Amino acid sequence: MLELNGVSKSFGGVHAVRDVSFVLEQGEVRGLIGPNGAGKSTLVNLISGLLAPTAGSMTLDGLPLKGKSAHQRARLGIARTFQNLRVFPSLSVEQNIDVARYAAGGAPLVDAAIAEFGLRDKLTARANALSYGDQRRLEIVRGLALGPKVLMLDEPAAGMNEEETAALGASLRWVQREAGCALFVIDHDLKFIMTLCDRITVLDMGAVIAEGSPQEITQNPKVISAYLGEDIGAEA
Ligand SMILES: Nc1ncnc2c1ncn2[C@@H]1O[C@H](COP(=O)(O)OP(=O)(O)OP(=O)(O)O)[C@@H](O)[C@H]1O
Repeated sequence: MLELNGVSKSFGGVHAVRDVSFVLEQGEVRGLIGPNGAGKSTLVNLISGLLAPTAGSMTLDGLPLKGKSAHQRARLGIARTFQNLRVFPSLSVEQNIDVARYAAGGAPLVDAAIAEFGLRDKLTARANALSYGDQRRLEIVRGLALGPKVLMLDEPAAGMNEEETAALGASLRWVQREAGCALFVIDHDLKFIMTLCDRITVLDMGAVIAEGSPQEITQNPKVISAYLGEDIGAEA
């Protein structure tokens, strides 16, 4: 349903994303991994409309995304969270969620998501009084409140301990089951990605070097060499 065809982005002489093509199916949980500077955040920024590609095209359910702003894409069903948190700091948890909920005309699953992500007792707290993990979970619930077709998560497990990361993985599986939206997840925690995702796309120097199941990815020689020095098999 989300299709990328030959998408590229250059910043001056830096080819951040090179000729990327793939299809993200409805309800799929897809991981996006790659070494630092591989182009992961740039790719998410291109899909969400914060950046315009230098070349290539994208469609959502067959509808071309070219020329559509980030705001319009959010309305069409492309939601995201950010590597650097972007909650409204002085609004309460509930107000943060409501901003998205009303923009989307009300998403039925939001109350259940609030409970699933452990925010029910924190609805009146100011967002900037929350722990880092809770702010990350709030961003996810806010994304879900848009009723998305695709929810892109930029490093959702960053700063979380092992226990929190495992709980996050279980909650994201809940999202996939209940909301039926596709998840597109960037993270440096390979164990988290390998356990969570059905399929994984690997970027290196802007280009897709591999795509497949977690098992295929850990055995792929190109991936192993891109992650030289890291035992990705042992992480899975
Ligand atoms: N606005 C920009 N202007 C110039 N260069 C940029 C810009 N944004 C990204 N880049 C460059 O594009 C390349 C890809 O960066 P990007 O942040 O997408 O990688 P990443 O895989 O998300 O990295 P990380 O894992 O460290 O977050 C890098 O070389 C980066 O320096």
